[in-house]
Amino acid sequence: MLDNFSNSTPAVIDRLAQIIGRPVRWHEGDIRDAAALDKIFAELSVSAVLHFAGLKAVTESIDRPIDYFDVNVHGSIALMKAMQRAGCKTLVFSSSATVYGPEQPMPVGEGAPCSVSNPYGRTKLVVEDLLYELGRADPEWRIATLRYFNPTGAHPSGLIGESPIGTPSNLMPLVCQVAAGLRPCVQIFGDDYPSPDGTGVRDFVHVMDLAEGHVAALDYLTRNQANILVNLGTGQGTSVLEVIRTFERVNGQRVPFEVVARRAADIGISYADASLAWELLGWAAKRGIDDMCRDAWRWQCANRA
Ligand SMILES: O=c1ccn([C@@H]2O[C@H](COP(=O)(O)OP(=O)(O)O[C@H]3O[C@H](CO)[C@H](O)[C@H](O)[C@H]3O)[C@@H](O)[C@H]2O)c(=O)[nH]1
Repeated sequence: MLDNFSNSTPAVIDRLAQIIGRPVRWHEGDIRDAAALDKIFAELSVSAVLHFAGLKAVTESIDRPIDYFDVNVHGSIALMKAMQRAGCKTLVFSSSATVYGPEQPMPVGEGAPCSVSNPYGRTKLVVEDLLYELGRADPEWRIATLRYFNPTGAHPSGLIGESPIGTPSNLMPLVCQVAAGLRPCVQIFGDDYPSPDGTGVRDFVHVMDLAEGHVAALDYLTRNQANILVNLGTGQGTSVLEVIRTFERVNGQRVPFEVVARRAADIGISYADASLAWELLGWAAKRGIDDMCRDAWRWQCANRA
């Protein structure tokens, strides 16, 4: 179903630019532009919104809290208001496992207490709270809040992927850039965590699985007037060193690394209890870490930046 995305994405962006009368710059916070949103809702027959627009780097958010609250919170409010004006009340929202904070027993389920230590996570939690209240105030809203674990990989065509601005902060783009010779080595942030090899453990989930999770959530909302909150993860933890070793094996590339001190505010081990996604949405991740490494590298090779 998603295989044609690579062909249609540029056409969709061109069409949106045509409607709002200027280039689309979602990464600069276009989501706050009420007039642009109204034009889009007026022109297109929109029955539901998948809301991905937001800033997403934890470290950057500590230096730029105003921007993070402005784009992520103010932007989400602008979007919900525009949806309300247009009578469109079905929304899928991108949240993050970062809302669980440290010290949770793993796997972590949706009922675990939330605690956030950085502005990025706080913006996600604020919007989650708002959506909860919105659903209570107006039960016509159909809302799915999806807590992503660690999105990784790229479209298998090599045509859609992540293009980090400046130095990537996430592991896989860094691994790709090191393998491509653009950086000397990956710095592994700590090898003294309580994991089998001592390096941090995350629930890496293929972006194609995530995309299919959104389709499943949307499908659920078309059938149920509900306000749901669901983890999207594989339920499997993979260590940083395992990612590097897997990448080397499946792609036949060397990835030099060095172990350095832990990164401030990093949690050691994080992976999802993904059972609710299966129960409610019939969704479970189908792709593994081999696929993520292969597809991320294909994207890197096709876009050497
Ligand atoms: O150069 C690096 C980059 C990362 N890591 C390690 O790799 C793992 C993953 O780190 P990422 O930065 O890729 O991802 P995080 O788990 O820190 O954060 C990601 O997942 C969070 C949810 O858990 C939020 O959604 C956040 O926005 C998203 O970047 C961590 O153990 C980290 O210490 C390194 O060792 N070296």
